[in-house]
Amino acid sequence: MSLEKIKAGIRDVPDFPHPGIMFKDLTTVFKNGNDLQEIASMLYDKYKETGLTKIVGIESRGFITGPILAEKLGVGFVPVRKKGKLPADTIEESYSKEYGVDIIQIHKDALNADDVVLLHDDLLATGGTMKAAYNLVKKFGVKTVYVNCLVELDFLKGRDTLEEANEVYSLIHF
Ligand SMILES: O=P(O)(O)OC[C@H]1O[C@H](OP(=O)(O)OP(=O)(O)O)[C@H](O)[C@@H]1O
Ligand SMILES: Nc1ncnc2[nH]cnc12
Repeated sequence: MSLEKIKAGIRDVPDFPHPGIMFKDLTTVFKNGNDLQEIASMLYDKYKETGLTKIVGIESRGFITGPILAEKLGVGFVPVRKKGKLPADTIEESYSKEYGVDIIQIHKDALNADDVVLLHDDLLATGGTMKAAYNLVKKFGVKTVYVNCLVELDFLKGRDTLEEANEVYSLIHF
């Protein structure tokens, strides 16, 4: 029920950042404390029994709810950042997304083979970003990778790129 309310609160911004893109703006949800608590609590219930050891959040919007959930679960938070932002040695992947191309990086010492990882972002569109992040995480030899987004744009079929993941779970679908 409250997920429907949260969904209704997401702002559509036409033609951002490029003509033809309907941007799903979650700042209208994040500014509401009750909505933020509701999201954190639903994700906590979903992942509390999975044995997660790390949440890997994707810059920049995965840095909003990722650390909130990490704190609630008592696990670590690892940033995946756009190229040139992380200070120590990194590995990287290039990718295409709904509105452009990019390169993401993760620190070489961020994870190890014993980690159980939740890859987290605000939104799954074509899946280009999440698949690139998945490829990075797999390079550490981790056995389990869960994928979570707050919002999934079903018509772009991003989850089809993530069939190898243990599970792809989104709270809200358009
Ligand atoms: O599924 P895809 O087609 O790859 O698109 C999804 C990605 O696009 C957005 O990030 P963006 O690159 O705009 O970066 P930002 O969060 O820093 O604004 C969004 O937060 C996802 O990370
Ligand atoms: N339509 C969209 N709205 C918000 N973020 C996005 N990232 C990729 N496509 C997006």
